[in-house]
Amino acid sequence: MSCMVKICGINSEDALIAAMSAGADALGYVFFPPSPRHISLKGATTLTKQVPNSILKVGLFVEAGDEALQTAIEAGNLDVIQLHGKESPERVTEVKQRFGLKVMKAISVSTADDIDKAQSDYDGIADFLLFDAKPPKDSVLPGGNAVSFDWTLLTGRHFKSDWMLAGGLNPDNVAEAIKISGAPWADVSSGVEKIKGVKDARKIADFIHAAKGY
Ligand SMILES: O=C(O)c1ccccc1NCC(=O)[C@H](O)[C@H](O)COP(=O)(O)O
Repeated sequence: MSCMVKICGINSEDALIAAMSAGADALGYVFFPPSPRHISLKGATTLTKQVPNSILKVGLFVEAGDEALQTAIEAGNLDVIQLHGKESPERVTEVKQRFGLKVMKAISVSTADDIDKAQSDYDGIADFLLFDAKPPKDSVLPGGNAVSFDWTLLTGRHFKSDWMLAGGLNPDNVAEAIKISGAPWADVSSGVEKIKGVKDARKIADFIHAAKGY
C-alpha cells in the first residue's frame, strides 16, 4: 500500500502548488511565531482556500489556547489540529470535543520508552500520532529540526490511532524509513526545503514520489 504524505510548513503559493500537484495527502500550516514557517491568519486563508477537500489541511500549534485555535481554524478552514507541545491527553480530548475536528498529537522520540508511554497516554485518544525526533537541546522549535530517530523503534508496532513518521526525512531516505518503520504516513518539513523555511518544489515532488513508490 502506498504511503500517505504530509508536507508541513506550507508558507508560499509555490510550495502549495508543488505539494498539491505532486499528490500530497495533507498540508501542514504552522501557527507558531518562532518558526521560520509560521504564517499569519491572512496567509492561512490565502494558502488554504484553493485546497480541495481530498487533501487534509493541518494546523500546527504548540500549547495554544482556545482563542488562538479558534481563529486559526476559521482562517484556514482546518481539518486537523496538530498539537506539537506538551499537551496532555486531557487537553487532546478537550480540543477534540470543543472544535469537533481530528487531533494529531506529536510525540518526541529518542527511546522505545517514549513510544511505550505515548501509546499508553494518547493511543486511541488522539486521531493521529506523529512520531518525531526529540528536538536538539539548543533548539527553539519542538519540531521541524531535520533530526531523525531510530526507525526500528517503530518496526512491528500497531496503534489504534492512525500515525505518521516524521523527523529528518528527505527524498533519499523516506522509502527506507517507511520500509523499516511500516509507517502509513510520512511527514516532512526541512527535507524538502532549499534553505530553512523555504520549500523546494523539486524536493517536494521527489519526496512524494519516493514515499509513494513511483
Ligand atoms: O516545522 C516547524 O517549523 C515546526 C515548528 C514548531 C513545532 C513543529 C514544527 N513542525 C512540525 C512538523 O510536523 C514537522 O514536519 C516535523 O517536526 C518534521 O520536521 P523535519 O524534521 O524538519 O522534517
